[in-house]
Parts: sequence; structure tokens; C-alpha cells
Amino acid sequence: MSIEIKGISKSYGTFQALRDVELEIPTGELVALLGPSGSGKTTLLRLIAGLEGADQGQVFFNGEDNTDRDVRERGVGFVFQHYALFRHMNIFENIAFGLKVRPRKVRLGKAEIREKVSALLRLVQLDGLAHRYPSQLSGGQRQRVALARALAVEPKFLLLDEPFGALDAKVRQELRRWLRRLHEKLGLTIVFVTHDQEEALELADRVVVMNEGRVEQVGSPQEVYSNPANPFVYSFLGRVNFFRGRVDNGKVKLGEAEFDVDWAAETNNQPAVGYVRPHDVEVSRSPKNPRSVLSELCYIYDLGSVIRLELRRKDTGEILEAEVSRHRFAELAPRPADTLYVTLQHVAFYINGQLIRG
Ligand SMILES: Nc1ncnc2c1ncn2[C@@H]1O[C@H](COP(=O)(O)OP(=O)(O)OP(=O)(O)O)[C@@H](O)[C@H]1O
Repeated sequence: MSIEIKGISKSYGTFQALRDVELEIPTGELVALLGPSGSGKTTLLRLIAGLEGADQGQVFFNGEDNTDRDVRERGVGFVFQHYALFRHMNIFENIAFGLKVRPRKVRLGKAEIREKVSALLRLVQLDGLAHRYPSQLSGGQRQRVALARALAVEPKFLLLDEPFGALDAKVRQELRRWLRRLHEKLGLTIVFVTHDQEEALELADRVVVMNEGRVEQVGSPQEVYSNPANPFVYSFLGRVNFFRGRVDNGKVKLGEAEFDVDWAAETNNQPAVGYVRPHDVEVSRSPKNPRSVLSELCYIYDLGSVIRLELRRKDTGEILEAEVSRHRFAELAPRPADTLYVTLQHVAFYINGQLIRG
């Protein structure tokens, strides 16, 4: 089932939570709504579900207008951050609930319900725990029950609001892999909300980056990470250094470093900002090229797989971060207060709100 959002706006009193949102989610995709707290992710999810009405705009499922349909008619499955399982029902009863409350005419027989719940328990890898109560399960297991319960009624698609938000890092990691496999197996359209960029990049086929009620960019994890549409997306997805400078005669000057850019001459002497990921900052004992600038090493952070170096540029006094491999770190053998050269690679420049690759 595909989902199409057309020109959706939503206000709470004078506060505008969504601003003219346009979005297309093709059938069978696993899509992340990613953004900082308050960016409108949950509001958008609730609008798709029919739990919230829009002030303006429309919601289509498979090309059919669902804007005025209520939540029960939309046939969606949800899972929220705080697994709202029924505490007084065991796991079997929790999963069977949606099937048992169906109108008599369309309700399955007892044996069929039992069979279906058993199949779902196998799917979420909890067979054998059917008679336990929610309090006897771990947080990760409870979330899997919540997913099985949502899937029981064969929803047209699944909407997940920070489904792993309340779990610890290791369980989150396991559940992400598990959800990815489940999605591959079922081929169901799944939209999930997260504020965790790593979760979005790792799990989703497509990432919708939101900020202040707007969609800033939609793309594959690779696209949004490597080709951010604007400075917000750049800073939100991963760590980034930014340097203020000016563009003049087709060159951007960031401190003493000069970069050639493809920029029209009539807008000379404009402010420009250069963005560089920490792994694109090369650190060396001698200059690599005329753009290499001297910096003082302030701190060393050992992150396990890489080493993060915090440096202060001598030319501008700006602080920057570099990430180097353990191997490179051993070669350099730097110590705090050492003077090193940094060379910025793959710089993205924003001039007058436009992205220019260096
Ligand atoms: N029922 C409501 N009444 C008033 N304001 C609301 C209501 N629901 C949401 N908001 C406001 O709308 C904005 C967007 O909220 P929303 O929950 O969609 O954000 P979010 O991106 O999901 O954030 P979070 O990650 O913190 O859940 C927030 O500023 C929030 O305070």
C-alpha cells in the first residue's frame, strides 16, 4: 500500500506543527521520519493513521483519498514507544485481542485464531512464551509482542512511533536487525519515527528528514548523508565541522585555506560556510597541499574503532574535529599540545543558501 501526503498543514492553537508537507511513500518501503524533538514527526504519523485531522491537505492510500476516513476505517497497525500491552492478559491473549473483538460476521473461528497467533509468535520469535504475562518479558520482547499484535489484524501498513526508544542500546541494535529482516519477509510498507540518525540510516530504505514542521529532504540513507540538501540536514546527520568564510573571484577563503568553487562572479565577496565531516579532515606532520593549515591538538578521544582528535586552527582559532583510524593514529603518534597540519577534504560550501561542492 502506497501513502501520499499532499500539502498537509496542522496547527495546535497558534503553533504550526506541520507546514505544507508533501511526501510519497511507495508500497513496501521501510521509511524513517527523522528529525529533532518537536519537528512534527509524531504529528505526521498520527495524521497518516487518522488519529489526528489536518487543517489543510490530503492523505491518499494507493491513490484513494483517505483524508476524511476515521482511524478504524484506515486499517493501519501502530506500535508506540511505550508498549501498551494489556497487563492482565497473557501474550497469546494480547496478540489475539484484535482478532477477537472483530464483528461476529468477519471474526475467525477459535481454532483459526489459535493458529494465526501461533504463526505470529513464531514470526516474532517468541513461540513458547504464549502463556507469560507482559511483566514477565524483557522490554525488547514486549515490543515484539506489540508488533505481533499490530500485525494480527493484517494492517495495510505499519506505523511505528519510536518503537525502540525506551530500550537500551544493545537491545535496540538487535531489534533493528530483526525489524529489517521482518520487513524483508513481509514486504509491508512500514513508516517509523525516530530522532536517532544512526537508527534511521541503518534501518530505512528512505529517510525523511524533518525540521520545524517541514520536510527538509527525502532520500536513501546514502543520499541524505553524502548529499545533504541544506546546512540543517548536514548538521543533523552525523558530526560536522563548519567554518565561516567568504567567496571572491571563484574562490572561497576559510581562514588561510583557499578553495576553488564554481560560483558566478557577480556575487563576489559573499559570506560562505564550509562543511566538512570529521573523517574528511586529514591530519599530518607536514603540509599535504597549500590548503593545509597549522593546528594545535587539544584533546584525544578513543572511540574504539576510530580516534577523534579535537584541534584548534592557528589561523582562525576555530575548533575542529578529525577522526582517524587506529592505524593512522599509531603512525602519527600525536600528543596533546602538538602542532599538526589539517587538510580539509570534500568540503561542501553553502553560499546564499545554495550547496556548492568544492
Ligand atoms: N496536542 C497538542 N497540543 C499542542 N501542541 C502539540 C500537540 N501535539 C504536538 N504539539 C506540538 O507540536 C510540535 C510537534 O510535535 P510532534 O510530537 O509531532 O514532534 P516530534 O518531532 O514527534 O517530537 P518528539 O521527537 O519530541 O516526539 C511540538 O512542538 C509539540 O509541542
